[in-house]
Amino acid sequence: MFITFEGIDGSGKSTQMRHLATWLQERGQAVETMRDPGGTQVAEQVRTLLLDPTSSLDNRTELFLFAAARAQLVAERIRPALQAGRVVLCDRFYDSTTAYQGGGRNTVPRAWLHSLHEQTTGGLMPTRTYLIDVPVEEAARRRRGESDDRMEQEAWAFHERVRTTYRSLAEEEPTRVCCIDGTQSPVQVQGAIRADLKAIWPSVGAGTPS
Ligand SMILES: Nc1ncnc2c1ncn2[C@@H]1O[C@H](COP(=O)(O)OP(=O)(O)O)[C@@H](O)[C@H]1O
Ligand SMILES: Cc1cn([C@H]2C[C@H](O)[C@@H](COP(=O)(O)OP(=O)(O)O)O2)c(=O)[nH]c1=O
Repeated sequence: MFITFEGIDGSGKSTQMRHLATWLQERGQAVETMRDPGGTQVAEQVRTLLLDPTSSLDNRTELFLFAAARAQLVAERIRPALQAGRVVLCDRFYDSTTAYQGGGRNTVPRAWLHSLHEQTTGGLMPTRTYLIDVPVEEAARRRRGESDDRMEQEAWAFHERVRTTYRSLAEEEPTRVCCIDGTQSPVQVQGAIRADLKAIWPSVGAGTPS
């Protein structure tokens, strides 16, 4: 089972991935957690380059670096873990490219992104994606107490486009993308995720905590 967590920066993805990993491990599941970009030595080096504020990357350079990091993560970690029967939880995946490089930057058409994903990962997609949806201002507050007047107007509009793109993904792919109201408390978000997972994977819900 391949499960991903998506949402704008500061929406609560990492928090929920950690909680779900613990919940699954308590029920006897072998779980591997990872993040995109990152998760392997090479992919983490690419991540450092991507997230370095002094890297003045062209939009296409950025896109190809995200795709390269993901290709390595899929080949080196995700596919082997899935073939070994482990549950893979990943903090972000291809949907982030659609939302950020597609909707946010509007660099290239969606079909082009999809083709790049096919070429670099064989088109691997998660079984289930949890989209933790929060308003931009709420995510900004959570990130580091940034209030809305500190975020540049341009960054604000960018994150609004990212959020809108994520929400349209949930509408286009309701059997894969589960949109969860991230403005609830962490415990309530956790409960919504567990309820959804039990519905699509009844045996995991039946497992008793060890
Ligand atoms: N449901 C929530 N309500 C309020 N704060 C939250 C919630 N979920 C996470 N947070 C807090 O918001 C911040 C960002 O959470 P994090 O999980 O790192 O988000 P992301 O991985 O999406 O950037 C952290 O300080 C975290 O404790
Ligand atoms: C995976 C991925 C991430 N990103 C962006 C989203 C984030 O701003 C950044 C990844 O950093 P991350 O640590 O995921 O940010 P946060 O924890 O705040 O959500 O890279 C893309 O633009 N495209 C992608 O394909």
